[in-house]
Amino acid sequence: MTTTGAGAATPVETPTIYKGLAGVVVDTTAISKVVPETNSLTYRGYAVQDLAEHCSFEQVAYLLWHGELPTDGQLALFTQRERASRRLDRSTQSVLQRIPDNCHPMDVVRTAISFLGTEDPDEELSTPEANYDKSLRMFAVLPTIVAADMRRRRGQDPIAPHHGLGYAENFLHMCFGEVPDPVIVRAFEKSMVLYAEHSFNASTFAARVVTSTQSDIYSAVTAAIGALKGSLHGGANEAVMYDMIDIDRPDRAAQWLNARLDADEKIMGFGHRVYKNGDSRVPTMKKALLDVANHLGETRWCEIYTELEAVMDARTGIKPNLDFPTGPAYYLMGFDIASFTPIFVMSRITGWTAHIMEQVASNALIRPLSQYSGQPQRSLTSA
Ligand SMILES: CC(=O)SCCNC(=O)CCNC(=O)[C@H](O)C(C)(C)COP(=O)(O)OP(=O)(O)OC[C@H]1O[C@@H](n2cnc3c(N)ncnc32)[C@H](O)[C@@H]1OP(=O)(O)O
Ligand SMILES: O=C([O-])CC(=O)C(=O)O
Repeated sequence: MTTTGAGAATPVETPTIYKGLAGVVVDTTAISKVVPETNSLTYRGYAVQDLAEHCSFEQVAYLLWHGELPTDGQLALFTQRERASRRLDRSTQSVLQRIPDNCHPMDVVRTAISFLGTEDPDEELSTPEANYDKSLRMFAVLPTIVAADMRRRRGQDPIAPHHGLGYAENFLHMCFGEVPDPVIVRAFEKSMVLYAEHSFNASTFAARVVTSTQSDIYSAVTAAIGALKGSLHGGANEAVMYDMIDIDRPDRAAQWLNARLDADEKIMGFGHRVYKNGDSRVPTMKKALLDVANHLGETRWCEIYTELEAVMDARTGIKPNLDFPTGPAYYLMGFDIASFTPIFVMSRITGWTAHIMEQVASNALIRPLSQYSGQPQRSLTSA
């Protein structure tokens, strides 16, 4: 479009502005594909629903990083390395113990990753091998950090990683001192698979922006954690549960929701930048939530879920996103609400680092343009 600015001698191009980069395709990726029209999400070509049903989280992490599912031998080697890297060293432990426990647990996770970077003598090294090693280390140690922080806030001592347990069982054991029923373990593991990767979402894009300047992987992950913390992104899984607790009873849900919509408030856990007709991951996670609720005989949150979903759909047509079923599922599993988004980090570290490695392999500095909307140029002497 061409306009003539006031007083301008020549025509000025007015660029189209894509606020929030909505609808803008900024690069290619071979890691995952989101097709909102068909409600489909694939990781490296595999449907996420199939991966959640049939694969362990370790297999999915391997797939995201390597592009292929592991053979039995590759998986054995991979899990061996993961299990050997779970422990937190003393210096990281002592840094984390000094963080005030009234801060948000996402601040702890962000600080921990940043500190891991300071301890890595090869922090700046970004060869594929070095970045893979660092990714695997962050993947392995994050559950230890999240579980220890949750227990510290409860006044409990940390529980050391159990090398005989798989990823999901080990995390639950470090949180609660026991491995829960397989129904809970599988539901938790499915949430890990579903949260792992989602193309150019805000936190992944933040990681890619940092990587594009040739900064290090810890800096990129630290930025991604900061982006995920916000309630329009990963922070929504916590907000959903605080809202459900506020609602308290299914018969209060409709009135609660209508009052929020009348006040023009956003309802957490609903809506999505890409999916406009429902999030591809929700049916799988909703089923996992129902499995947990039925197993525990506690259906109140599912009833509130159903009410909110129906009233929201009738009034706005806006559907739940993945954070909506995951919030109550994590609550029923026994996690503290403030740890829900750090648990999301434990999963998304796989997607973030896959994208960081992809960005390194085919880098271009990410630097969009803006249209200036401030004061016209003026002279200091006339002020
Ligand atoms: C894993 C994840 O990160 S999933 C996302 C988690 N985030 C949330 O659940 C937070 C709540 N949801 C939202 O705020 C939004 O749906 C977002 C940020 C996720 C996506 O939003 P965008 O693509 O930018 O759409 P936008 O916010 O412009 O919404 C479009 C319209 O739908 C409305 N809308 C979208 N989501 C919601 C919602 N959750 N509650 C109420 N209205 C909503 C907006 O008010 C807007 O209406 P308008 O056109 O009349 O102004
Ligand atoms: O894709 C997005 O914008 C947000 C999301 O669902 C995710 O990161 O999983």
